[in-house]
Amino acid sequence: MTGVGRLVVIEGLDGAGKRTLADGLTTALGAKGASVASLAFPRYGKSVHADLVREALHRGHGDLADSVYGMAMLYALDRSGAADEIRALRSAHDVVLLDRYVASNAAYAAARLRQDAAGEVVKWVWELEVDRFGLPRPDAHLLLRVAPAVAAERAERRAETETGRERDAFETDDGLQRRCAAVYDELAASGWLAPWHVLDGVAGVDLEALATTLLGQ
Ligand SMILES: Nc1ncnc2c1ncn2[C@@H]1O[C@H](COP(=O)(O)OP(=O)(O)O)[C@@H](O)[C@H]1O
Ligand SMILES: Cc1cn([C@H]2C[C@H](O)[C@@H](COP(=O)(O)OP(=O)(O)O)O2)c(=O)[nH]c1=O
Repeated sequence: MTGVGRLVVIEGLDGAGKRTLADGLTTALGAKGASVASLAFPRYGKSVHADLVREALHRGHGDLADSVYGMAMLYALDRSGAADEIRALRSAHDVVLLDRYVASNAAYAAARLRQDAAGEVVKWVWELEVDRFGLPRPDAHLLLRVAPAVAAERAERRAETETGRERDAFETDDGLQRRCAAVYDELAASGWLAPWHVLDGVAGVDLEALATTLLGQ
């Protein structure tokens, strides 16, 4: 198989199981003869903007972490620096899996603002990242849906067992995670930026069937 170059984005709450799904899907797609590349955002350790995000989430940096538009800009700049890499991966692989992408910015920024300001920031994220930064539009989103309490429990367990995975200011904000889950549902229902497949992250995902769907799409 060559030249398909599907851009498939995995979205969901912190601790939903996105990285685990990316690993499983890589194996399932590989078993079907597809070559798969993956990239996770923020690109901690690989981009100055991502490292500034991590520092802000863990250490504050004055009021930077409180600035919804400021933080969204840093995430967007991190992705903008990866645009060429995404295009190169796409031309060399059948599927490029992205663990978080533009929709993460829309979901988290909207969840952090009052409801009457949420629509505006979602629109701004699209205009900034797609129209101005020229980031490629994905072919599909996979929304890994789990109840916020389940995601929090998984993130907590992961933080206890893995070094360097301490929970950050967003992850430990239960209200934010609940609002974020609601925004994700709205983005999926409206087909924001690309079609969305909603997956039940508790019942478990049929990886073989999902791989077939993604390659056939
Ligand atoms: N389907 C699942 N059932 C139970 N635990 C899971 C499942 N998927 C992932 N986990 C566990 O939950 C934690 C968070 O998963 P991870 O893939 O790192 O989430 P994310 O990338 O969405 O933050 C990890 O410890 C992982 O082993
Ligand atoms: C990629 C991205 C993440 N985020 C948020 C979601 C998470 O709460 C936080 C960190 O991302 P996360 O995926 O949790 O990184 P890691 O699991 O490696 O710590 O940033 C945005 O608000 N906008 C974005 O564009």
